[in-house]
Amino acid sequence: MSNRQRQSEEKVNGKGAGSGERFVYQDDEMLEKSFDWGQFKRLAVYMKPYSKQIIPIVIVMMIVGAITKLSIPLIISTTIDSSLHVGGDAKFLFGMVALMLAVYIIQWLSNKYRIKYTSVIGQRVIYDLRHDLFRHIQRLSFEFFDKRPAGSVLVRVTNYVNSLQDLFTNGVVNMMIDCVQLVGIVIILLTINFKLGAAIIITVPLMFIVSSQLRKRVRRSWQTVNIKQSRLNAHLNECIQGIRVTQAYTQEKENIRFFEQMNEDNKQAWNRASKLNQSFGPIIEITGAIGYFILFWYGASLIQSGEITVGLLVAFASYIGNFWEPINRMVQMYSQLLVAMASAERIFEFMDEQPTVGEKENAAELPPIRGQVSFENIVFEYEKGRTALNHINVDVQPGQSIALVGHTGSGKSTIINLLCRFYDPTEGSVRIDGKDIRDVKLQSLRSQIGIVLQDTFIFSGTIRDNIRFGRLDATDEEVEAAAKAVHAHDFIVKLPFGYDTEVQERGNALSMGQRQLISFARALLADPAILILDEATASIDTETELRIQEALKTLLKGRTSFMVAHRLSTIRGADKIIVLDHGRIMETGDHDELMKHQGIYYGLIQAQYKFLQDAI
Ligand SMILES: Nc1ncnc2c1ncn2[C@@H]1O[C@H](COP(=O)(O)OP(=O)(O)OP(=O)(O)O)[C@@H](O)[C@H]1O
Repeated sequence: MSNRQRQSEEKVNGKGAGSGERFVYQDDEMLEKSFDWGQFKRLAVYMKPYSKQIIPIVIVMMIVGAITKLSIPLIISTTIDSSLHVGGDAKFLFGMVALMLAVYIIQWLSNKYRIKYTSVIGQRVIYDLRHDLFRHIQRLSFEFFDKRPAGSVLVRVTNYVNSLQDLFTNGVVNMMIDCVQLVGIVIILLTINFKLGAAIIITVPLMFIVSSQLRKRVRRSWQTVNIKQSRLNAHLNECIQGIRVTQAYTQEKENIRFFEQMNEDNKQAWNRASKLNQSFGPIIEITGAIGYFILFWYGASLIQSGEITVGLLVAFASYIGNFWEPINRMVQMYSQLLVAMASAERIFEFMDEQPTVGEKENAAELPPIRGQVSFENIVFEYEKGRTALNHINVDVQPGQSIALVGHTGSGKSTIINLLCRFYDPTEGSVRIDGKDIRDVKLQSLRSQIGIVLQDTFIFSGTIRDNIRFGRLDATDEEVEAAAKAVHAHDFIVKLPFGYDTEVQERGNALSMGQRQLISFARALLADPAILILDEATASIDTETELRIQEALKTLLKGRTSFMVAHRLSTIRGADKIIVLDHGRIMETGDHDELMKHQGIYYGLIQAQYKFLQDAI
């Protein structure tokens, strides 16, 4: 983990620190907020595409479901009062039973279709949200990723989006149903008998007062669960990525210990939250019991005085049963809703991030590059106050090959980063064929630059797919021709399925050198006007490198190229060698000139020569 990452993360209150200092992702703070309508409105925008077709169906189904549910106690009450006594009307009784059956069928159908359509909406909304988030993240600049561990980006696309899934598939609709049901019950209770209704409803505020404190604690505890889970995932991601280093340093036990601690923390947080959540049950049950007590005590006296019938008392009892159920659900949903809003806030926080390397509105297409490149008075800081490049002036003619040399951390890769516009200079400008690269479309710039890095990225897929990544419309013949030109063909055909051999993510089954040959082929296929080789031959053996040098001559022909190399033998033939030190250009010239000058370059060559001699 880099220092930069460490700076953005804090140690977790000594927890898990133990003997080996460990860091956990801390960027997700507890959000102490009440319900945030702003986030809700932004989320609601995702439902808009369905507002004309599916949502009206859901609303109709919801209303039908609520009406049918609410009508059943009334039917029962009417049946009791009119037919369930000596000499009762059998025909009427039969009619009421048939009606009840019909109502149940309608209720079942409306619920069935409501659930079906809400889950359709839920899935689509989550799909759209995840799609937008991923698209957005793809566009963000290097600076964004510098500040965040990959794991924490990952959990936003997975965990946080998932935590909204429930909200969209059931949550919102269920809450609306509960609201409709509650309002309906209140109206019916007050209409049937105002005094008895009011006496029962009076217990609701009592319950809210008692549970409001608990509600806050429940909310906080679910947030904690969310945060712990995200950290666990972020940590897991890093552990898997770094498994080789872990095993090489035999740190498995320590890793397991640390993971278990996080896992245990997570479990405890979940237990706490779930226990608190469960304590809502008794509160509601007690309030429910008070309601029933009032009903039977006060209701009985109303029956005795002839104000209500037995049927109505039964209806009341049934409504009270239906009354606490939605309240119970809503209280629980509310805390989940708050957690979902917190997730939404974090998702939108990413969505609101703008690429620091943006495209101007009137950005023009960069015409086919001739290859003239100039760095004009470049000053660059990754972080304020730490200068990585200082007053860099370089002028490169089309077709020239430029080598960047210097000690580690001297700024070589930073020059490349600015040329590809992964970052914008703090001062000065980079021009290609006289055009400031900030004024052109990013796609038109980067598509004309080929880059081969030391840490080549191989995607999961076949070898052929990986080479074709350079130019998606290349034919199989072109892919193979590119592989042949960089001497990759020989090893590829020896693989079990040749070009169709599947390689896993990062090309784990390939050697570093083989991965690099693939990325050479990828770059050649892309046929870029400017080619960048950043430590590209570092992992290739000397024999292959000699062959690659030959291939490179073809590869570099007619292109402006930039090479970063610690192995100085590879850059001997460069047209211009730029020697950097602490972000400044110290020397410029070709190999012979710089050797004559006997400065830093000469010193580096001498040191490498001595190293090789000592090795022999
Ligand atoms: N993403 C980053 N955020 C902050 N500082 C950075 C970042 N990348 C590089 N630096 C700093 O900028 C300076 C120049 O780094 P750069 O990677 O250009 O060096 P380099 O010459 O390519 O080194 P090497 O030969 O080791 O690859 C270093 O001090 C480095 O710590």
